Amino acid sequence: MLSRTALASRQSALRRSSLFTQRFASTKSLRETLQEVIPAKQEQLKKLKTEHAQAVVGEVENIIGGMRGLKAMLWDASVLDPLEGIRFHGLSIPDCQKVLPAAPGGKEIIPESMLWLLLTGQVPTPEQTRELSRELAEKGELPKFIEELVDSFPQTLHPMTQLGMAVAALNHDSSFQAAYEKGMKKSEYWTHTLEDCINLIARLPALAARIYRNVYKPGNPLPAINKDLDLVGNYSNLLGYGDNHSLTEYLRLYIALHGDHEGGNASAHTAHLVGSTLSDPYLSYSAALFALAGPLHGLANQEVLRWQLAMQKELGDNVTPEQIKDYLWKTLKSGQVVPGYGHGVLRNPDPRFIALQQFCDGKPELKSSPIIELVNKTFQVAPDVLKEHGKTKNPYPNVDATSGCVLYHYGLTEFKYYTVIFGVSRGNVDYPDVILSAHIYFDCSLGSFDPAGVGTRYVVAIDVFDIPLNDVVLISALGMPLERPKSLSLDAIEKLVKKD
Ligand SMILES: CC(=O)SCCNC(=O)CCNC(=O)[C@H](O)C(C)(C)COP(=O)(O)OP(=O)(O)OC[C@H]1O[C@@H](n2cnc3c(N)ncnc32)[C@H](O)[C@@H]1OP(=O)(O)O
Ligand SMILES: O=C([O-])CC(=O)C(=O)O
Repeated sequence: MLSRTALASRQSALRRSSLFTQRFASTKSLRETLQEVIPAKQEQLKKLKTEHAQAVVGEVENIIGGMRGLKAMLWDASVLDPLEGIRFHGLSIPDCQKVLPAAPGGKEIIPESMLWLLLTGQVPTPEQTRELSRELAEKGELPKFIEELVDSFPQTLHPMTQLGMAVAALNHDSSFQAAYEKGMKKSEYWTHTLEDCINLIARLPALAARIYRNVYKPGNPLPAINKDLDLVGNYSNLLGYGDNHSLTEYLRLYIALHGDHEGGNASAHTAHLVGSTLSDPYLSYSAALFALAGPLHGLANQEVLRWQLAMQKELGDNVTPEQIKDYLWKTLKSGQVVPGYGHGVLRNPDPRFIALQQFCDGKPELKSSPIIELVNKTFQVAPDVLKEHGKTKNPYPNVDATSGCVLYHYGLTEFKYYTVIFGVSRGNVDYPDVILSAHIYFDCSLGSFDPAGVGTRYVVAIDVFDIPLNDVVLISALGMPLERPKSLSLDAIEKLVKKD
């Protein structure tokens, strides 16, 4: 007889396998698929609001702790479990690796298939993925004024600053903004948003590669976009690594996996907030890129490499676990964080880190690479040191602990560029979803003070909308309110706490 746990796990596997088959979409295009999916989502939302508008979904125990654990956003595409990691519409990373189409001749997930899954909740067929790749390639050229803008930046300007500025300027051609000026109806928001997102994603390889060329390889020619290649195939080609199949495959996996990490991470949340003001997708994504550019968030991948290389320089080859331990303590005692370790939500090694490590395990050249070896050795030692240090709630590696080191091994050694690749990823899969969600859904916001609570506890209810419910449904079949939570001064918090 099966134990309860084994039974539950078998049932869940069965459910998932039937989900896979149900989720394989038809021959429809992305737009046609969304035309079907969105009304069902609207209906689901409407029902939720009608039947459960007063439901309490959580409490806030303190508001000076970075809002950890506060359930305050709707985000449909992915959910992050502290122990298990991310699931995209219910699919774990290994699930996605099994079912999401790869590029012709490749094995790794491509961002186009992840984008399709995140937007529609369905697994695309290889043909649907190819069709999307082709559309992106056809729209991939940069407008002349953007090329001139990027070429005018000083080489010393950080690549992330360049990317954010150029993405913002792309809103010159925003379909959403133009339609808004003409008085578009709320029910039309999502179609213009989708057009902007597709155009933006399509242009990211040429934009990000131009920044790379200008900063690191000035004078090198940039090849034309190949209409038969997938998005990352073109990106790799434009960066000058198109002949390196392993690096191109790694970039496909990297960019597919980095796209979405539920809604509360700093970059996604920024896009969500900015998008809620009906700023167009270019501006929302540009804002998000500047959140990603911080060292506690996306810039950590650059910092990891800097840190690991400094360790390598100081300790030389054949380092022992003892030496790494001492180096970790030196970092911690100097008051710095260990980059690539810890997480705001995760309490286990990040499954994205594991997936990238597995990629390395499958490549003999990576297995024996000194920098990857150092990452592995650090992983053996760091969790115990961080546990002993006793501060971080999560002593395990996050995705940034390894992502840049593989790029470094393959010769893409300019580590100030690494967060741009992360940024391209967030654009590929996250922001379209953010913006679409923003226009499809509603938000939860801080509700009334719970007098029975302890300290600065707040009841989070889903009845606090800026606009009356019926109005939301009527005037914005696809709308959500401007995001605007309440803030409190220190004095006000003290007053609340002391009242208890
Ligand atoms: C894609 C991504 O964004 S993944 C994250 C990438 N960032 C990094 O790798 C940078 C290193 N890590 C960190 O700084 C943190 O772990 C964060 C920012 C990711 C999460 O921060 P938090 O949720 O506040 O972590 P946590 O609650 O565990 O922090 C508690 C204490 O441990 C410290 N701590 C957390 N992680 C680390 C670390 N890797 N090294 C040293 N100290 C750490 C915090 O600075 C904090 O110290 P304080 O009490 O003196 O302020
Ligand atoms: O979830 C987070 O807070 C940070 C993170 O790993 C990501 O955004 O990919």
